[in-house]
Amino acid sequence: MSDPKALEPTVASLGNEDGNKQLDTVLVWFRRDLRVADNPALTAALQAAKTVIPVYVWAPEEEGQFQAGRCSRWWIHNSLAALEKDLQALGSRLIFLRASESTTALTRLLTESHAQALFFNHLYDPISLVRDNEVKAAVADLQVHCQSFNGDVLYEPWEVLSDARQPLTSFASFWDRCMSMPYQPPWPLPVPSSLTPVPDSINGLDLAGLGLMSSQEEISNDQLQHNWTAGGRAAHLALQGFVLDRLSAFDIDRAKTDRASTSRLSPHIHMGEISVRHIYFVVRQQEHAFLREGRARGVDSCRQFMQQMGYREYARYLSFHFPFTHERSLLEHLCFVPWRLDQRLFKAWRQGCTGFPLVDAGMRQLWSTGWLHNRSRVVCASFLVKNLLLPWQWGLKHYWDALLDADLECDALGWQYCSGCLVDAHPFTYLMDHAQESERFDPDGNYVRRWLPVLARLPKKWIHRPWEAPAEVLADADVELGANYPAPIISVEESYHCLQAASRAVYHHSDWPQEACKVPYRPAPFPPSGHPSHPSEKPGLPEQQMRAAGERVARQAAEPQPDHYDIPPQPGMTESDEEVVSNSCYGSVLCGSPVGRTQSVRKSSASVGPRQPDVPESAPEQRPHVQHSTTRNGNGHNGHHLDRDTQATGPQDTPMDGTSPRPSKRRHVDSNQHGVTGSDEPGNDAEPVQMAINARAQPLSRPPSSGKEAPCHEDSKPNPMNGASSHKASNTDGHSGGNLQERAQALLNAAPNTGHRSHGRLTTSRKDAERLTSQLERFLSRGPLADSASSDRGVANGKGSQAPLVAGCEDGAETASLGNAQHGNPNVDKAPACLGVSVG
Ligand SMILES: Cc1cc2nc3c(=O)[nH]c(=O)nc-3n(C[C@H](O)[C@H](O)[C@H](O)COP(=O)(O)OP(=O)(O)OC[C@H]3O[C@@H](n4cnc5c(N)ncnc54)[C@H](O)[C@@H]3O)c2cc1C
Repeated sequence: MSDPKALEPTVASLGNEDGNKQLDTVLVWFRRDLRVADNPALTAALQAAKTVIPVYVWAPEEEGQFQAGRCSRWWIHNSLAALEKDLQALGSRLIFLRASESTTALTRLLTESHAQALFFNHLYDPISLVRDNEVKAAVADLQVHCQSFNGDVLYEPWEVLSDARQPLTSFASFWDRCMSMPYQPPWPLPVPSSLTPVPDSINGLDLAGLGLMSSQEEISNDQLQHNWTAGGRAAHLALQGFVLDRLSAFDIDRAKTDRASTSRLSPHIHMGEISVRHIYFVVRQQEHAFLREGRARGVDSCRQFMQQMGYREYARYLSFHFPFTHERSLLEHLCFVPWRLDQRLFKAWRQGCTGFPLVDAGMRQLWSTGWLHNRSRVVCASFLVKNLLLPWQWGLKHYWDALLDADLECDALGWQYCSGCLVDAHPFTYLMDHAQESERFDPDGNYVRRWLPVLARLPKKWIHRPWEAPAEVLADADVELGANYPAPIISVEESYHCLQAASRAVYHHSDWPQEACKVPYRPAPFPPSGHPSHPSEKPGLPEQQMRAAGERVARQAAEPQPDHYDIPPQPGMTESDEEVVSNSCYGSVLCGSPVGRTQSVRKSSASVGPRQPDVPESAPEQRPHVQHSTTRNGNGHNGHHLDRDTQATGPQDTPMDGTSPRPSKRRHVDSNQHGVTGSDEPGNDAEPVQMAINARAQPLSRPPSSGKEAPCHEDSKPNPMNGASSHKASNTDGHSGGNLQERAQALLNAAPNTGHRSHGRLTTSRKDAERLTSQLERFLSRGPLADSASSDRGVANGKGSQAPLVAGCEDGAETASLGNAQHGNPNVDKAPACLGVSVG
């Protein structure tokens, strides 16, 4: 056996293709690189060793709360099956191991196989960064060589830096830099011609033994089977089909949700079945072909598509340099958002029962298929954060659990983007007009009809805003708002006011680090060392950088976190759950126990409700007014000034939305990041926080008001978003209304952890008020939601019944085509009975 210490940490020195191999046996650890083509770790192992042992370790416990959901597991299972076949075709086989810790499993296999080296490709999420460091340390203890390679991104995160050698903090600057690097990404490596057989003495489980799929999930997975084929071959075919059919029109079509407009490569890319370098070179070649043919649109489309791939690169880049992106706002002051923490609203969102057709269609598609068009992801995410004011981390976790392509870095980037937590995203105060979005991206309503068959007979004029449809139109289409399709659970006005109040609370928070807006992201604790002219000229640099990143994450996780980094507790979390279900992925990985960083999440915040943010004592006008700087979006267009001037035209969409960069009429909450400049509605400026509280405290049947007339009880310590305090306010506002309302209020208040009355939206007319009252009457007469306690632990938490949130969700509603909605992941709620409210 060679002395591993004598080995240089470069592939070249470990052997060459002429058969001059220095090592006998090398393990190749497959993770999210399930391919044989362009797999740097596999190729390096082949060059270095006579025998290569491919191994896959399934250790979901290591991922803490980010264990793969049902759809993800289905994909991994099938992807592994495809890889197994590919390896068998090359003369090898894949060793499957099931363990609670990868380190233990790998060190055991290294010892058993007498392997002299372990090779794998880099991953950049914080869990992997830390785990990979542990593996390297454990392997070094065995006197075995360990080396990792770039198989996941075009350029390593430490290669793309500003002139000052700092990480870049906007997508535009990052992508500009990538596209003007002095060297191209490495050319994809070929498929090996053959592999040596794995010795018979080395054995693992068979694929089924990993337990990735359970028999209960078979029916749910049927639909996945019909729509998707996992594996390297399928990935290459999908790319080919996309390049031939759809790439040339990608620049315009990609925004359309009502047809297959994008590549749908994300699950393939996520599991590394096809390499990004391969995609890059195929698309570049196509771009040159379009150039030669003078097809400008084709050229634009290729660039747009590469830019989409660039977002994925950027997600990894951010995760590497700022390894808390999945749990903490990158714009630090947004850690102070006083989230609403209303589990019933969260439930309505998850079930697609919000009353906003585009959102509901998206959420039902997600439940049913595990996949969503980027535009729908943005729309649904933005509704959760901006309209419902629920913490984006909840949404991230739900997407994570439900998506087929669940990818921590991309998921975090998407949610941070939708929540305004990035410098080049729409600001936090930006409210989307969902009905208008719907008309724009689904002009004929086909997407909505597909996923909400109950609305199928509505004319396209009303399908995006059924609540505005005349009664006879609704009757003709058999739509009964509040019965077979929910009325909006929140009005745009209420969302607007609450968002306004929340942004004021954020910007006036006493603990707010004043620099947080100016220096948007926390500077990297230690800057990456030098910019290599080319990675291969600095052997060992990748190892150093990855190790340093892992150590940085571990150090940060061990540091006590400021209070304002508290993560809103997951819905349904009891105090004892909290010990197990950490909101931080650091929990299980970094601190060696499932509690981990959860200890820094205060008990009170987890079990009682949100922290009480300070509501500003002083009038906003007294605060210094600082003009929010202009940002640039990913397309190089100027972003939005949060002042009155831009409200007229609305902001430019950014490409991350999946939209064309043209202005849309959307609504801005009229506050800038430090003060308030104005409002659409006269008189809103004076007492915004108060106004939002009042709006929520109004009795349900009262006519609309400017919100100023019902001052909140002084003792209530008003926090507009806080369940406890708004509850208190509503009890003391002196406008408790009639019996029905009292009963409704009592019912709603009885629900755990709630403070928002889902039906307590700002009414705009007497008619509205009457409709609302009759909805309340109807659900009061029907009693508690059938599925509240048993099937949705996120809401009822097993603590008894509660009032139905959405009138269309009552027990007994016929179910439509969502039979596949059950997720097997223990982290995911069971498919709610009322998913099938669509009784067309
Ligand atoms: C809230 C939210 C959550 C998201 N969660 C995920 C996730 O868990 N996993 C995931 O792969 N993508 C995620 N995305 C990004 C994006 O929605 C999907 O990658 C895209 O819809 C996949 O469809 P496609 O393969 O047809 O994309 P295409 O438009 O054909 O793009 C090609 C590839 O580029 C990458 N890409 C495209 N858009 C983005 C983007 N905005 N951010 C990062 N990468 C991108 C993907 O790898 C994609 O497969 C999320 C976006 C949002 C707004």
